[in-house]
Amino acid sequence: MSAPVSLRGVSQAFAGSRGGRLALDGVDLEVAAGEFVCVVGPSGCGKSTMLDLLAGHTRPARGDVSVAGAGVRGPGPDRVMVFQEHALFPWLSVRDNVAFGLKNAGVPLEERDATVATWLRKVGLADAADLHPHQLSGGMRQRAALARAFAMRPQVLLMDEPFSALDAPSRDRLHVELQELWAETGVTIVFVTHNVREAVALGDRVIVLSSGPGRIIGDVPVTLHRPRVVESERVVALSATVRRLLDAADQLGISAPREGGDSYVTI
Ligand SMILES: Nc1ncnc2c1ncn2[C@@H]1O[C@H](COP(=O)(O)OP(=O)(O)OP(=O)(O)O)[C@@H](O)[C@H]1O
Repeated sequence: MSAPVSLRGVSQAFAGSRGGRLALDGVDLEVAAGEFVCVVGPSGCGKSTMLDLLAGHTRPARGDVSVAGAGVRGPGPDRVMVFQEHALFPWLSVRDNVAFGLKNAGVPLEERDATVATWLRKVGLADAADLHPHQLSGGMRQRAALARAFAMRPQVLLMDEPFSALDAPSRDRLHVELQELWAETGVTIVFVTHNVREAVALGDRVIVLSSGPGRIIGDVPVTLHRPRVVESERVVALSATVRRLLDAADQLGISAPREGGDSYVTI
């Protein structure tokens, strides 16, 4: 139910007004099967670009992207993306939203219904199955998006700031619930956020990217007991360390660190 993820020497460029513009430069990242890795970095540093590459929505300009040892050539059911918003189809009920991917994958009706019911129960939406997205709170919408993602039994879950539009209490609850679902399923998670505390609260490791073009400037293991919450003293303390890495990179104008060089930090 989980797969390792690897980016080796990955660079990505987009056409700009004055020729090609690098969004990611020489990114090397290994994520073990079942690991929960968070990626932080300033706006525009290439976090979503990295997820798009893993999802197979785009191909790298240079380097290799692989999942479970096989090169990523396009989207696949082994990798599911969860976005900040606009994730649900407004014209479908919660139940049908969660069933959507399963139906497309040809899962028979009976099995589909059972899977949908299971995941709606796990995310606390059993009573909201017949509602439509506009009838849900932001937190409920993201719960439905999580149910839809987990119901597909992906090997890798790619999460792009999924909780950043939520109020703090909803976000805090979802942090705990996501950690529980992750522990239960063993799925590999790559979670992108610009919120350092969120990254430390959720991740086994926090990967720190420099401002664009994104390069890895830090790889911070988090060994604190789970489930963690953003307000915990230890999360706050470790977040300050990650914050300092980001600030130092900013002040030094770091844009070209290399592993082993002065600007690459492993804690
Ligand atoms: N399809 C595209 N075409 C052209 N430029 C792009 C495209 N996608 C991303 N970029 C550029 O690549 C850089 C990285 O963008 P990306 O969205 O990956 O950053 P990010 O770290 O996710 O930012 P944010 O935190 O603001 O969401 C930016 O300069 C962005 O403008």
